[in-house]
Amino acid sequence: MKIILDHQQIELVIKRLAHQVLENHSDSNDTVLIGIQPRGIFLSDRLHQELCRYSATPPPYGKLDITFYRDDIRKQIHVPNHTDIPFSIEGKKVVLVDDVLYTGRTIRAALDALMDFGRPAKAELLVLIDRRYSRQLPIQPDYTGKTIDSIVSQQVKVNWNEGQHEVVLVDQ
Ligand SMILES: O=P(O)(O)OC[C@H]1O[C@H](OP(=O)(O)OP(=O)(O)O)[C@H](O)[C@@H]1O
Ligand SMILES: O=c1cc[nH]c(=O)[nH]1
Repeated sequence: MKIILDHQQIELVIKRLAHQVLENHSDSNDTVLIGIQPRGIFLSDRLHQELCRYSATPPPYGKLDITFYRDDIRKQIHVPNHTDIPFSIEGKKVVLVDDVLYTGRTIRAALDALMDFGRPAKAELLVLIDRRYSRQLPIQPDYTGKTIDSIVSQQVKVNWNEGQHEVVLVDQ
């Protein structure tokens, strides 16, 4: 097992990502933040907290469940989560948030699920960890906490323990 990011590094990265989002979205009336259930929510919650700290007008924040849009829905049992998007995304710039980007299939599903809520002006992707060279679809992040090289037999685990977050790379 190898530690990729420790607690302090994760906190620094989240602050940096929040600043990058604010830098690119100076008019937060046009922007919305949407975390992908289930594991993107720990990151999107923290990111939203930081956006609220640094901006007097932070973007509206919602949560998106992608379960029924997954391409393996007929192959595996998945327990659905809830979607909570109490605002319109029509014509907005959406920042999607997830913890890990690997094959890109989760984000493909998220984009499909998102379109049920309207036609955004733009959708961007923010991830804590980008496992580059692992993509099975043409999807790339706009904001990245850390890019890593890894092999198929490895897995990235993001642990959001109170006061002790960490990202580790484990050999399966
Ligand atoms: O780019 P992808 O290959 O879609 O992987 C990324 C997804 O994997 C994890 O979810 P989860 O543990 O639910 O994994 P799974 O989507 O592979 O089941 C993670 O929270 C991302 O949402
Ligand atoms: O390594 C990986 C790949 C997909 N999803 C994860 O959470 N970790």
